[in-house]
Amino acid sequence: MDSEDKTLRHRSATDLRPGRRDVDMRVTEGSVEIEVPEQPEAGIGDGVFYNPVQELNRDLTVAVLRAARERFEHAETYLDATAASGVRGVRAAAEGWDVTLCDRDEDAVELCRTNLDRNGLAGEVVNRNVNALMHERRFDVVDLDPFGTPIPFADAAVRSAIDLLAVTATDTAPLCGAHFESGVRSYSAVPRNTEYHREMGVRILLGALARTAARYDRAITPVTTHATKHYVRTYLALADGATVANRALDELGHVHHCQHCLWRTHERGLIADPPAECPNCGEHLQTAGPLWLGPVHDREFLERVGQHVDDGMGTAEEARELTERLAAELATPTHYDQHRLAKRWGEGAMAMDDFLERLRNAGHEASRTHYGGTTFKTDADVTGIDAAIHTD
Ligand SMILES: C[S@@+](CC[C@H](N)C(=O)[O-])C[C@H]1O[C@@H](n2cnc3c(N)ncnc32)[C@H](O)[C@@H]1O
Ligand SMILES: [Zn+2]
Repeated sequence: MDSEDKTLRHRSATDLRPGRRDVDMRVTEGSVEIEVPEQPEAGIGDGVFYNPVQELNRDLTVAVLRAARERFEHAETYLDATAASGVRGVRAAAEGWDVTLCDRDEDAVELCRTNLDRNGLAGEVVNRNVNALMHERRFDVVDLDPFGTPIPFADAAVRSAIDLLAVTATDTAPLCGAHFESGVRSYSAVPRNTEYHREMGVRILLGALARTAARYDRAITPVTTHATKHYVRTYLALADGATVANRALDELGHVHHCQHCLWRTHERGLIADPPAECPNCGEHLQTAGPLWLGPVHDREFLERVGQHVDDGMGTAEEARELTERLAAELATPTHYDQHRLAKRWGEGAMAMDDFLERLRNAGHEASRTHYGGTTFKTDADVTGIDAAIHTD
């Protein structure tokens, strides 16, 4: 189902209070029914925000919370830090979590309370700046889902979350380098606009969160990460100690990229040492970083997440497909797009399965990625890919 269909499905829900300025409607997600104000066309405006397009994000959150119970020692308390309608917190409460829903907006917290009550669920509702709350109290799981960049919440969140921190970032243009200065300001890193822009966003975000956690002697391990539609979502296991924090920082480094021939390399370390020119074509290289070069998933955890997607979820099919695709992705830090390469070679694209088979037949590792239908990962560089595809 595409986003347009989904919007219509939600819009056809029952109107509740036609007398109000924002006409409310009921939305069913997973096992809960919540009340939300009808959203203006752009999704943002007067009234409490609810984004039907993020149902996949929320379905996966529920599956992650189920998997977290099996993995983490502490798995009881959940903070929906920027709750809006409270849909995430209400769904977590329905899963048996001891939930706290926080929003600084008075209408939002009123709606959070209504939505917990409507479902007969217990939970704490807090009307505060969540940064103050997170500085004072700790929760087993903290879920950050703000508008735009999560960075204004990052310091408090990495301290407040005991075992797991879930983060959404919707500022994809700054993250991927399309809005360069804004990306530099938010993430204290240099993002570059490449053909693997969504993965650039993922790795710039993770790099910034790893450095934030390290300031408090904490280490992040990304256990599930996806860049879907117009947001990045990541789940970070947290561990304490200077040694593990140092090890997490060892996963940071830089990517050096040639915009001309698409050759790229990466190196770990906080000091960038790029080659003087592209060894493949002699053009200037662009450097991005510091960014996260390590794995963005824990495969075993991800497989459990996939198993915890259930048929009662509105996006079950999409969520299962996504977790399978994520679990099969190679851990290399950048991906390629077959269409971009084919254009450079002056050829038409071929079926992805044939393309990947040629790479494997030439002795390379190769996988699809979730970043797009024609994207792939491999341990071959651009010349190796060229040689593997053009064998005759
Ligand atoms: C994108 S909406 C949350 C959507 C919701 N999590 C969902 O899944 O539908 C962001 C919410 O964060 C709230 N917010 C922004 N800054 C805040 C802060 N400093 N403290 C608490 N809430 C905040 C806004 O009022 C808004 O309701
Ligand atoms: Zn080059």
